[in-house]
Amino acid sequence: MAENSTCSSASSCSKSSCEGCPSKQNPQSFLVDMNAFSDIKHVIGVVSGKGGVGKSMVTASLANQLASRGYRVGIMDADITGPSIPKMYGLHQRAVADDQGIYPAITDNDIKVISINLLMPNEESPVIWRGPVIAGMVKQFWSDVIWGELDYLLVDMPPGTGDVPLTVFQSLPVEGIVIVSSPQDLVRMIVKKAYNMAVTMNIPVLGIVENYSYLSCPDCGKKISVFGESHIDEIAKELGTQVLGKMPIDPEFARMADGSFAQAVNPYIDDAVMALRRLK
Ligand SMILES: Nc1ncnc2c1ncn2[C@@H]1O[C@H](COP(=O)(O)OP(=O)(O)OP(=O)(O)O)[C@@H](O)[C@H]1O
Repeated sequence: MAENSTCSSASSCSKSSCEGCPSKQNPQSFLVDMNAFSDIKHVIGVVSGKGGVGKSMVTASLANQLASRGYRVGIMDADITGPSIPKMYGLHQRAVADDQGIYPAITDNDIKVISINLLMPNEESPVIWRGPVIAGMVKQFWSDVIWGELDYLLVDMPPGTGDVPLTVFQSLPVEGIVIVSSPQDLVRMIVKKAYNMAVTMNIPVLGIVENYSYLSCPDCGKKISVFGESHIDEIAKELGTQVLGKMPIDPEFARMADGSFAQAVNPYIDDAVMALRRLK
């Protein structure tokens, strides 16, 4: 086919004149091949606009609920500089590797886990790496880890909209994300940043889980809004997405997150679990 005559300069291009033009370039795919010994049905990202909102807590709670229903589940701890998943499950051993790849650790409730903490000689050593090296590590968690057959791989992202979320969204076939937030003033802007990043990268947003929504008074049961009134319902409505759970501050969660999280049952995220189970 002859080159489109209207394509002589960039300023003469339009959507219609570019259709069918041999010079038209399709968007480049940055997807990385998964390990030859992995077969994963659904990859789900758990993200937050800022740190400390309970992203790892939600990731591990979702994993537990899915595993207890018989699904095969893995957690990729993509929070390279602040990994917390192994500690939550009391995993302190080193991951084993051979010519075929790296084998994830397995929790007491049969969830496969990979994290930088399972690869470091000492889990207290800090990771002092620049962004591209960290991003490369996350890609290796996909290409080099032998996940085997999984129904769900949950990716616990670092907070914010930086290098790692960008790498995960570009390199892995992420089917959807769950946004975790807290009921604070800044939340509207922060949730929207996380939401808009996903939309920009064509990743569906499954919904929002609010953490630290309230504290139940141990004496009278009254709900105390420690971080102020929640606006998450109206924010979700504005964004055209749904609230998938409101988790209270629960000292029992905090205790179990110190090594025995395999036994934790989080009854506040059933809608999030349903949203994942509905994926085809
Ligand atoms: N609902 C809750 N009730 C009690 N403690 C909680 C709750 N949610 C989270 N925590 C505790 O708060 C701390 C921070 O939670 P978590 O590590 O899940 O946050 P994060 O968003 O993943 O943090 P980071 O920014 O480091 O990625 C942890 O010690 C966790 O056990």
